[in-house]
Amino acid sequence: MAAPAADSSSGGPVALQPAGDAGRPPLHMAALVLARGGSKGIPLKNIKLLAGVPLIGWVLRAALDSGVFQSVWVSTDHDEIEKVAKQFGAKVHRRSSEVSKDSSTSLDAIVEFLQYHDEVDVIGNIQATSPCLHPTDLTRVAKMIREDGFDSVFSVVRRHQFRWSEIKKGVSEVTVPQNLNPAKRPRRQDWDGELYENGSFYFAKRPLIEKGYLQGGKMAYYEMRAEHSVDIDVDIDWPIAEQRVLRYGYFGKEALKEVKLLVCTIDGCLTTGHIYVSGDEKEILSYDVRDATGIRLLQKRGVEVRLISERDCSSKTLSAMKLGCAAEINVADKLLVVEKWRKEMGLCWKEVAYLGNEESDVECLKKAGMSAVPADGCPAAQKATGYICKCNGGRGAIREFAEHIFLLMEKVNSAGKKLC
Ligand SMILES: CC(=O)N[C@H]1[C@H]([C@H](O)[C@H](O)CO)O[C@](OP(=O)(O)OC[C@H]2O[C@@H](n3ccc(N)nc3=O)[C@H](O)[C@@H]2O)(C(=O)O)C[C@@H]1O
Repeated sequence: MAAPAADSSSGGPVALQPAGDAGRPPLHMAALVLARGGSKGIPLKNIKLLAGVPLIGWVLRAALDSGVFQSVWVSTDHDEIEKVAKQFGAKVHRRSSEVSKDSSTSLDAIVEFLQYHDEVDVIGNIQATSPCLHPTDLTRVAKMIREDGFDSVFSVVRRHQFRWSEIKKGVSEVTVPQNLNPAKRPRRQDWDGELYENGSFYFAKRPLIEKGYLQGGKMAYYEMRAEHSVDIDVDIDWPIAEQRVLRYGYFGKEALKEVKLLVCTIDGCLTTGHIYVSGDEKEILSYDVRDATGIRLLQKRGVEVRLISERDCSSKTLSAMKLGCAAEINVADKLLVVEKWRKEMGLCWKEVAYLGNEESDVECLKKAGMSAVPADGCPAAQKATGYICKCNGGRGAIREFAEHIFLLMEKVNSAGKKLC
């Protein structure tokens, strides 16, 4: 995967001492995700949900699970970002406004971080704008720094793109090819392509950074797989990144299992939570046909769907919905009921998916192999889940979660994973 580039002593900007004498304590390698509150395009981009996960969450998960960092940090100037960073298990450096401006560079923010953290020898600056990062990428780069003695390593991707010079009025009126011979245009398979910095990460040792460089000394690149190389630069990159991350992103240490049971809370998930009450005390609930379709699709693929509610809910009303789902109502402890169902069906928790929106759903959301909360679910529920829907409860959240489950199940199947 990784291939070393030329040593910069033959033309690079900085030459450093060789690293790592035996007997020296191991280098303290800190992951540092820069996440300022302001952003040029998308507001609060760094914590905007990408496929149900705050943007910084994707890379923090990979950094923490890689196990190669002595510490994992988010440098931010914003309270909300601080909260999200801590939820994911990162430490937070509250940075000054000086390095949080539109004009501030990453290097400015990294240098400031180092001024407050004497213990850190190596910075792995991981950019949240490349959310398809995997722990294995970080493990390999850490080895290049610790064992192979590189002072800096950054990520690149291979592209097969023909470059042409720019036409500038009064300077150059015609274009000329930059990396091809038009008389002999190579086919993709006959050309190795070129390496482009893709912005996923920049690892560098402290002395180099203190000299004002993120790249230098004994330098190498790390070539990322093209499908993992995603860079959210402008707004239109967002939906593409979302599709990419769903297919190729890192979803955590736990291996996914095929889902066999989806449990869905009735009020606020299947329904909007609004109840119309008539003078004769009859209740009218409404649900979305998109959600009924989602349930039918799940059932077709062999996923049993069951409904659960803390409240009383007429069995006649439920059967009138014609969803073909067993339901349990007046439930004081949802976890107990789902445990009972799970055991009856001989399933492990990883084979259970759960859609809930309330405090009473939190335990089940945490235990389920896949979980989701509608966009209008309560904050405690949102904190406990791996996927926050774009749709509200009773307005397509089940259909959306069903699609998410199908996508992840494709991943399970293509990885050839066995059931428990
Ligand atoms: C290491 C580095 O030089 N990173 C720069 C990268 C890099 O050159 C490209 O990704 C390469 O493809 O480009 C920029 O990238 P961008 O502005 O998207 O920033 C990448 C991530 O870093 C956060 N950031 C950046 C600078 C700063 N002072 N504080 C920050 O918190 C952003 O919020 C975002 O999450 C650019 O496009 O202008 C600016 C970045 O500073």
